[in-house]
Amino acid sequence: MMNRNGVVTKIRTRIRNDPFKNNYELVGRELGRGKFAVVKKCVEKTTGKEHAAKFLRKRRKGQDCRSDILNEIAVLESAEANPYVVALHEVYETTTEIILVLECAAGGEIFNQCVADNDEAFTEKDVIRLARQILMGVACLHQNNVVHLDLKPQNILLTSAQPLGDIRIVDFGLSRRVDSVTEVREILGTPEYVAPEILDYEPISTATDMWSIGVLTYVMLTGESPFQGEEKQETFLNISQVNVDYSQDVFQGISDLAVDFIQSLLIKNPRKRATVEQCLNHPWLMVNTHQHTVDEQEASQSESEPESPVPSPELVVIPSY
Ligand SMILES: Cc1cnc(Nc2ccc(CC#N)cc2)nc1Nc1cc(C2CC2)[nH]n1
Repeated sequence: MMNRNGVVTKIRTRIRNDPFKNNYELVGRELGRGKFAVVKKCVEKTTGKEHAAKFLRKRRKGQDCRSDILNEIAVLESAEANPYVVALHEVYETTTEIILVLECAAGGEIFNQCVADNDEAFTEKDVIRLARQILMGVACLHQNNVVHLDLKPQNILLTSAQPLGDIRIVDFGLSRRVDSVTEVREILGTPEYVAPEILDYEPISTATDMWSIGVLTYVMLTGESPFQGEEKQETFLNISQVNVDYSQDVFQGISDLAVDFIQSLLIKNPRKRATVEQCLNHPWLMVNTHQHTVDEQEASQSESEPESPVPSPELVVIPSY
């Protein structure tokens, strides 16, 4: 099966043709909605377990996009061992849709806490822990030669909001497999979070995700979106010129190490940007964010967090489609 990257997509997951509603009950409100997808909470009848059902339309603007959906499934499968990438449970297909039954992250989008007022907003210690988890999830993707290309607060979910739980990276609808052979030049992502190379129609690479992580970290720490302008064009100009406010007004009470971490990522030249591996070794993330004793910390880390991060591939570009 060839997808738009010209890459053969082989998936392991069985695609079921029996009716989704035989096995799941839809409950409550919609969780999310995109141009070609809607996400609803559902309960598995046999186990009573909550999941999130993502209904994806196979035909979009008159084109058959089934292979793009198989790409999303293949990317989820490639990261199934990583606790910080949302888990894929089952897949169903109807004549018009493919339904991904995914792990339910009950805490919702970190976006809500990013824009919350003081007492519900993240502390710097919260952000250090969440940033480390995001990086460990992205390290797994980059190690598997995958770039997400739409990392933003709306696509980072929490297992629990209060008390603050762990993150889950979601929505691989724009993700691509990387390839050192050819280049890709296409507009992707969400304006505030896209890297300069996308606006300048330059090759997209693993460094493109690292720019978005810099924007994400800025938003989690300050509640402000560094490049947002009144109009899309102003936002694009701010990105292209890397117009970022690192003043004390915005970063009051935030450590210099945090600013240094963000500045290592919001760099126009992708080759000069920190890799996921370098970020995981940045001194800002070396702070002890556990409330427990060191012993409990070591025990909890060996259980809940993956082995020390895998080296991410050097900067690679991804194929044209
Ligand atoms: C409580 C909740 C609240 N809000 C969202 N928003 C949301 C954000 C991005 C996307 C885009 C996607 N994909 C879909 C929904 N997801 C939630 N739980 C989910 C959602 C999911 C899986 C990812 C769908 N598991 N648990």
